[in-house]
Amino acid sequence: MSSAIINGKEIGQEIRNSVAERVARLKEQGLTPGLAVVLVGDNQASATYVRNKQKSCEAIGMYSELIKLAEETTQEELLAQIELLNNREDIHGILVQLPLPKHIDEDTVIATIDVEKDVDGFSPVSVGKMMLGQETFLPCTPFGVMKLLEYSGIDISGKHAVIVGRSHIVGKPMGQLLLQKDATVTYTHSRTPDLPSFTKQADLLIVAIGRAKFITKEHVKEGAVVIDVGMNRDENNKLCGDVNYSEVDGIASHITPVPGGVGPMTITMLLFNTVQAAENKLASKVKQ
Ligand SMILES: Nc1nc2c(c(=O)[nH]1)N[C@@H](CN(C=O)c1ccc(C(=O)N[C@@H](CCC(=O)O)C(=O)O)cc1)CN2
Ligand SMILES: [Mg+2]
Repeated sequence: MSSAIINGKEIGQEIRNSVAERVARLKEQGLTPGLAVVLVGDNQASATYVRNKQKSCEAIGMYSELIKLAEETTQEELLAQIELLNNREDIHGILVQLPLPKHIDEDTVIATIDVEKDVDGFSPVSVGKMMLGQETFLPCTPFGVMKLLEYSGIDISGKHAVIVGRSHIVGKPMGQLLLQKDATVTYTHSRTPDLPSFTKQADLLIVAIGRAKFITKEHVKEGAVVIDVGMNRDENNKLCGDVNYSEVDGIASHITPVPGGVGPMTITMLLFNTVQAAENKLASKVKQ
């Protein structure tokens, strides 16, 4: 029997509909949520993601503004742009599309974003708050995975979650969010010896290693839930994940496809965080 497909497009759309209702309520109160997207350089994939982010904002009635800067932009110029956005009343969320050109230090740039507008949840303060379980913006991709599990009725408490990959934006925060829901979490990565001995123990296997079709049937326990965060091109230039879908299909109880699984949730949760930022702003105005 085939594994049940966790459909990120459908779940994402359901969440976007509820975010659209929150946008409409804010507009009735005279506030239009605004997102600023900063794109530096000529990375084609980044340009596509940014376009999709803007289109998605418009589709639910949010304001979005693209700040497009040349590849040669200096770090100081970029930091100055972010300071301007930090001080704007009509902008509630700011994101800097990654990766940045090599001559710019990503950590310094991200740390400059006002934490109240950090809708990517990447700044050190946001990450620290997340680690402490305090209210903050959660990074969109792992937050999206949590929503996929919730909407699919998958219990996390007491489960063994194995994460493959340890990036700042996916692997590391993913483990923390699952830990907060009482999973037992194991982190694995490219230097983990005998990877299948770990992944085979997973009730919940989250893969974000960035290698096409890397996880095969040897890595997966019967009945595991498999979440594929990867996005790669295969030998025929076709989009594929980090999981060899056709091999794992039928072994896993549930699986996310690529495309159409985790990917659409990243932008959905960005919209979710941006409307939250605008609601927070309104609440703080009312208090004053
Ligand atoms: N500032 C940020 N930069 C980057 C982030 C991020 O969350 N914030 N994540 C990635 C890129 N990314 C969003 O920026 C992103 C990647 C993929 C998708 C997506 O919807 N994928 C689709 C397939 C798309 C296609 O057909 O090419 C899917 O999986 O179904 C959305 C957003 C790095 N940079
Ligand atoms: Mg750099």
